[in-house]
Amino acid sequence: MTARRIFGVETEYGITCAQPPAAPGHEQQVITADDAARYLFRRVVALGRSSNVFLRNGARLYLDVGSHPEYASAECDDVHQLVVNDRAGERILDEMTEEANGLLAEEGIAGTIHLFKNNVDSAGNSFGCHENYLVRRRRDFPAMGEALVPFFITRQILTGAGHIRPRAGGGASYAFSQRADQMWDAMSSATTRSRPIINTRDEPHGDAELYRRMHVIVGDSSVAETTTMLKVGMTELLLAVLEDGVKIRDLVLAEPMRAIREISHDTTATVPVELATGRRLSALDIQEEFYARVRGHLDAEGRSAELTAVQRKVLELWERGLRALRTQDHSLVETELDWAIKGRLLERYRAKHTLGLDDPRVARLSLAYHDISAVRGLAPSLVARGLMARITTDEEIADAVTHPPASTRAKLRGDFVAAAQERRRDITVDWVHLKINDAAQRTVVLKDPFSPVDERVDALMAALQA
Ligand SMILES: Nc1ncnc2c1ncn2[C@@H]1O[C@H](COP(=O)(O)OP(=O)(O)OP(=O)(O)O)[C@@H](O)[C@H]1O
Ligand SMILES: [Mg+2]
Repeated sequence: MTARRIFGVETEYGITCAQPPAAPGHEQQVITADDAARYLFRRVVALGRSSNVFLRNGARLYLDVGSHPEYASAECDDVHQLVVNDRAGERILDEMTEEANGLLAEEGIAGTIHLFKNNVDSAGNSFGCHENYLVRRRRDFPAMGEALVPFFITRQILTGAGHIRPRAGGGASYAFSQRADQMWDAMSSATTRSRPIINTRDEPHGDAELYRRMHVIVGDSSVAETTTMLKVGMTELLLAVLEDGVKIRDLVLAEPMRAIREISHDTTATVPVELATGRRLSALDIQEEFYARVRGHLDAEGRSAELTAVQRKVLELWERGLRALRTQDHSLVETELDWAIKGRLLERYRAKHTLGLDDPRVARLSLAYHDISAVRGLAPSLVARGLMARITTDEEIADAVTHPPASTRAKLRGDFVAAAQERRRDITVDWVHLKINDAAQRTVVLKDPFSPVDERVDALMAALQA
């Protein structure tokens, strides 16, 4: 075990409505992405008058005006639990999509709404998958940033979702990450260039004297459970090592924002980038360093034997992913890492039909990889054919759709929301507050994200059920 840590993942989904061409002489109602999102949230809004709600599983579901549906998982304290909760979010949104498609059909509108767990739409707009990690305030966070920025910039060679990138002069090439190019755009105008990759939010959603919430916006959304597991798990282990006081300062990049793009575009992962020290190392070299230092510290402290099963899986996949790149034998991770799973799928399809990477049919297949639909998406059939690994069960996911993680503050919130729904009581909830909207306006502030029990909440629940 490493020190307990809270984490949660926010996923923004891409949304579109595919419509057949209108029959000659017939008008057809066009469903824009905004319209589709409104159909998606119609029942949520009808139930709670708002498109920003907390669910009985502790998560937050919301839609900002004219933007992407977002699901923010409840607070988790274990990587396996987080993967389950992230998948539960997909199921919830998939059910909402099916319902919205039913509404379209009822209204006689031809079209099918699709939700994509990816990071860029057909118009080139980018949307995110943000990771949140609780960090202890007493640690020197800026110093940790010296390790974290190069870590996040190079992590994409393992956890990138794979991206078909149009080339300027025509054609296309495969890149590790969908998000890397967008980060450049988002950041080239910012003054502190590395800041937007990770930041500590003003709202730690907890006791501000003890904790910070590290907000990471640089990652790709992950489809394969094993990729989500690695993305969050390797970060958790690095944070544990840094919080132990280990300093990693010699891997600072000379130009992080340039490196993030170059690394994404170099699928050999071996082209060097420049470090602040003047040394030149590849993304693969840098990740091997991070792996060796994390592993080395845990071994030296005698802690490796105490790691949880999922933490051991994370270390094993981290090492194997690096070996796959070093040996250029992608078969080592071809069922576990998104860029490899998707890359292989696209290669097979192209070979069979003799298509270029820039062919629209290849783009459609690539998009279908991210479609969260249980019927239209590719993931279920890839799993069934042994081409995509899983670490969760359908039962675990079904349970997490309606039940909060039992070991964190999410338990208090989820149970409170469930009780209010059953009693039809009006409440207001956010990450730290639980409030009954009646004359007494009773409110409880939950500053400890680790605690699943609280006597004040017991009293509040009693008041709710009275
Ligand atoms: N103390 C905490 N430390 C780390 N993560 C937390 C903590 N409390 C909550 N979280 C996680 O942080 C995420 C917050 O999601 P939310 O979308 O509300 O984020 P935000 O960044 O505050 O808001 P917005 O997306 O509106 O900018 C959730 O996934 C939640 O589980
Ligand atoms: Mg958010």
